Amino acid sequence: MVKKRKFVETKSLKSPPVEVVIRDLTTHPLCLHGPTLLFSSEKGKYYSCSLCRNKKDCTLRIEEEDWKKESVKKLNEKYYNLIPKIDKATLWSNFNEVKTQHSSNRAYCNTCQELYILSQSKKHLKDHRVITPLSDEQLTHPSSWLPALNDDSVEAQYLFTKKSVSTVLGILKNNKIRNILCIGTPSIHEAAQSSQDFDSILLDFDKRHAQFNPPKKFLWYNMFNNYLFNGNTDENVLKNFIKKSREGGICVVMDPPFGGRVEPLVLALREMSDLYRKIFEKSEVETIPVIWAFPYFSEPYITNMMPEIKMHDYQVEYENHKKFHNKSKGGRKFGSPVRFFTNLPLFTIDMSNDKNYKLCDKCKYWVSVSNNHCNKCKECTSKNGMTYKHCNICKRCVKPTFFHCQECGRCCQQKGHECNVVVQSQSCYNCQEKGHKQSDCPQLQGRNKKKKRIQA
Ligand SMILES: C[S@@+](CC[C@H](N)C(=O)[O-])C[C@H]1O[C@@H](n2cnc3c(N)ncnc32)[C@H](O)[C@@H]1O
Ligand SMILES: [Zn+2]
Ligand SMILES: [Zn+2]
Ligand SMILES: [Zn+2]
Ligand SMILES: [Zn+2]
Ligand SMILES: [Zn+2]
Ligand SMILES: [Zn+2]
Repeated sequence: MVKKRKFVETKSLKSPPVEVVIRDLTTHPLCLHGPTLLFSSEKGKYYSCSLCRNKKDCTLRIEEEDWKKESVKKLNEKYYNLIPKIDKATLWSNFNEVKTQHSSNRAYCNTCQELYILSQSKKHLKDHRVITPLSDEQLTHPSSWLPALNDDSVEAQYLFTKKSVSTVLGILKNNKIRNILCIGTPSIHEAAQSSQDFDSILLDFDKRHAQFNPPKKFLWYNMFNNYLFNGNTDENVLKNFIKKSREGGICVVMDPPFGGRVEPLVLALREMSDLYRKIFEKSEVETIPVIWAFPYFSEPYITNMMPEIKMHDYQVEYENHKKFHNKSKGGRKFGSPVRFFTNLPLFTIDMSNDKNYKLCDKCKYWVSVSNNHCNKCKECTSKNGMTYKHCNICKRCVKPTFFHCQECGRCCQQKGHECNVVVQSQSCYNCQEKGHKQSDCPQLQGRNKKKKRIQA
């Protein structure tokens, strides 16, 4: 007799799954953050903000059916004029004026988000948070002292440690790449700008960077809809930067907010790749070189949509994220969950001077010392920093906290295991549906790579 499975509600599953429909966004309604995304839920399809994960921050929502109405389209046209732009030339000339001053006369008001000459402005009142003096080094490395915007539902700014920055630059050097398209990676941009070996351009939603960069070095950008706020002017800057990389190669280095959805990021990478191919007349299949920092548990989503991208075992460390520090510094027990996903050869991520890594002579790239090469799976199987063990019945490696349950006929999390209970939060990695795992996902049987569901 086949036993019926019970489903257990868990607190961690906040809302039913919502799917992002991946397609060209140019015909979509606009909000203040550029073109919206089309979401599909059990209740139907609707357009909503690409950027604000907390819908209170951007309330626009248009049902798919309503978008066919002329009156709704007309109403949405106002956004053409409402979407903000920045006057980068003025900001840059302000920067140069401030720079002529002695460091003690340079100031940044965090309340007004403004760089200014201390002796020339009275508008920054006592209760404003003013940062002064500002050294030359600080002017060229604003991300090291600008207060981080830690709103996890918008910017989610977490900075790489110096070691992570130098690991990225090392990978690029090993690949003989000199030009970096920094998407949401100001610390890589700043390191590249002060190095002889690299050139870079920063694409970020944090427009404070426009106050510290020449107009051609910072593009105000939303990576969730691949939208440049300053329009054609900045599109040309981007094209010219890519064109210039004919000599010295190019790589996207991107570090999106961790709660961000994979589908729109993949779409942005595909559109970037289209541009790259058009400029260099490359083959249809070629994806722009990329190093993408993202949590290891996103691996199934990323590699399903972009099989050319592989996850490396290096644990990316962050300065201001307690949990994402190295374990030796009292962070998360098994280190940072963030990894690099890349289409560059994995062996070019050289960890030879870090004792936390070893060279796997079978995989032929550096892996965490705690990762074991499984001769049955034919790979170093750990994803999360623990040493995985092979289950001969499931024919795969599993976390050490799993055991093979005869009753359930598969490996299950040991803690709190109840036979034949499928915990909702442990539902399929790919489609979030209850009752099956990713390996049995019906969506992946007939692999529709363009349209996927991911965690809500
Ligand atoms: C997790 S932090 C990465 C910072 C990086 N580790 C560094 O050290 O330079 C996320 C970055 O993406 C930017 N960001 C957040 N949402 C964005 C969006 N929708 N489009 C572009 N950039 C965004 C943030 O301002 C921030 O710089
Ligand atoms: Zn919006
Ligand atoms: Zn002020
Ligand atoms: Zn191996
Ligand atoms: Zn194995
Ligand atoms: Zn098993
Ligand atoms: Zn069981």
